[in-house]
Amino acid sequence: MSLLKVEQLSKVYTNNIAALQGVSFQIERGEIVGIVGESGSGKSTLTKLILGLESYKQGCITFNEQQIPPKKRADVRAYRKNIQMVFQDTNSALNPKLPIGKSLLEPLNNFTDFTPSYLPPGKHTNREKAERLLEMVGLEKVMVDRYPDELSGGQKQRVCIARAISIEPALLVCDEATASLDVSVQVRILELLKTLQRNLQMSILFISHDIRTVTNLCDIILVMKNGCLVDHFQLSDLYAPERHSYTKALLQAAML
Ligand SMILES: Nc1ncnc2c1ncn2[C@@H]1O[C@H](COP(=O)(O)OP(=O)(O)OP(=O)(O)O)[C@@H](O)[C@H]1O
Repeated sequence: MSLLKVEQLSKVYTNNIAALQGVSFQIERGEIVGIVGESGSGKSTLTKLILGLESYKQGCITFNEQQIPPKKRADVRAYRKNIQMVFQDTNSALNPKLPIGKSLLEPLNNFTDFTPSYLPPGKHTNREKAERLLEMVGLEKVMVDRYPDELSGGQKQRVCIARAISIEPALLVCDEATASLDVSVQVRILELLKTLQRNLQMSILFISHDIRTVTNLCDIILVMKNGCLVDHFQLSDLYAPERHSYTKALLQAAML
């Protein structure tokens, strides 16, 4: 049983732009899947459909064997605990007026009957929970009382990752999550995602315009162009002769 199954998904916006055309793929439990494509290829549209933020008329998205409703903003509570997001723009993701400790605990406070496996048995104060989450993403406990503008871009992204994994989602969707970070910080964030994926046994859908980043992290790679999925392969087949000409062009442009 696949965790996420996207079947023949198409999306035409009201301006008649076909942002997705018959896209099909699936993600199994524990897999790290990357989607790479240039600007306008339909990556954000696909993310929005998976999150139930945009409507769709053709195709089907199933998560944990439940259909993600085709109408936007339908009742998504049933599956939203299990799909969490990390975005590129950490500044709009974190409330500047809230200390990190408070921002971190927002999802956990929405799911009060959920007991995270990363906390030892017993009762925990909010500070203890936040400190444990900071530790899991390699940040010091003192960050609990800091505000977003006192953190670097990489530290803010770690906080966003900690918040997203706090409720142990089955799927973490990262949309250009490392795009605005320095290359050395990007590498460390990718390492963190690999460690968290192993420790928490979650799946990751990593969306990026950068094939270099995707090949650093993902086991399975999907290539999008003009709303279509043009290639789909295991990382070990990255240089196989049957790669699509567009994949080869992306590799060449990235000097890989
Ligand atoms: N709300 C919208 N209304 C109309 N057209 C849209 C809308 N959102 C996206 N599009 C169009 O759909 C196509 C795919 O856009 P999308 O944002 O999904 O691509 P993308 O690969 O995420 O690009 P980027 O990396 O630049 O964000 C583009 O042609 C875009 O102009």
